[in-house]
Amino acid sequence: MSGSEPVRPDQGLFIVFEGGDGVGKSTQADLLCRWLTEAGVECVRTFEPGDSLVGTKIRQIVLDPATGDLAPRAEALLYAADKAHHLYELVEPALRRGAVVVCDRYVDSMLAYQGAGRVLDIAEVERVARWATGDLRPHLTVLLDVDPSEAVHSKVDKDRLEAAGDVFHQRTREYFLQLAARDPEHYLVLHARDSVEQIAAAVQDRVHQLVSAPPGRLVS
Ligand SMILES: Nc1ncnc2c1ncn2[C@@H]1O[C@H](COP(=O)(O)OP(=O)(O)OP(=O)(O)O)[C@@H](O)[C@H]1O
Ligand SMILES: Cc1cn([C@H]2C[C@H](O)[C@@H](COP(=O)(O)O)O2)c(=O)[nH]c1=O
Repeated sequence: MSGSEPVRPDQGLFIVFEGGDGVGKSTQADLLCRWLTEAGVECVRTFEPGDSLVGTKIRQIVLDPATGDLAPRAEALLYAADKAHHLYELVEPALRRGAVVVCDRYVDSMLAYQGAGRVLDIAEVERVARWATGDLRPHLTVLLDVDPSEAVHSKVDKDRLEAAGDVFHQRTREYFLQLAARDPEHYLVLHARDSVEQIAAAVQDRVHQLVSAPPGRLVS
């Protein structure tokens, strides 16, 4: 199958973890992937930005404090380029062979950070993000929510985005919550400071509903 053919909704399962910086997304993405793998399901654990050769370079530009001030539209286009290449190289091939793709951040991060955070027109940012991703949407987005003061501030060495300030991070949090409230069928919102085990169990419950009984066979 050529890389240009669209992914169909009945192929694989696409699960995304979203939320502010340092809320526990990587921890939960790892646990979910381990749980799926132990159940015999192929799981591809990935992240944005940066999980490709090109993406590594883009990640370095957008997150390195040495980049300094970057035009908000340029920042949005760099994140969009990372997404386009990430889908082309890793996510879409994995979904086509029926795998579960577990991704740490996706389009919602761009809407929340470049749209609500940088105060670009969110509808315009969304058009760019949807174009970059061929409008591929997750079957489920797990939003880990907590006040940014309980996560971002706990880090000493902040990257460019983490250092964007309290007001910026409050705006991103509120926008993530708005996205989830609009589409409860495709979102699971969990309190990010519940215990790691409690969160993992709630995620497994919801994902279990999406994964069919024989290991490796998926329904959407
Ligand atoms: N439920 C939790 N309660 C308290 N601490 C947690 C919880 N989950 C993860 N942590 C801790 O919070 C820190 C950040 O976790 P993690 O790297 O998973 O977050 P993240 O959202 O992926 O971060 P980033 O946005 O920086 O990539 C780690 O020290 C981790 O052990
Ligand atoms: C995908 C995506 C990410 N961001 C921001 C969010 C974070 O501050 C960093 C990524 O760092 P992490 O440690 O890997 O979470 O980038 C963004 O602004 N826009 C996006 O589309």
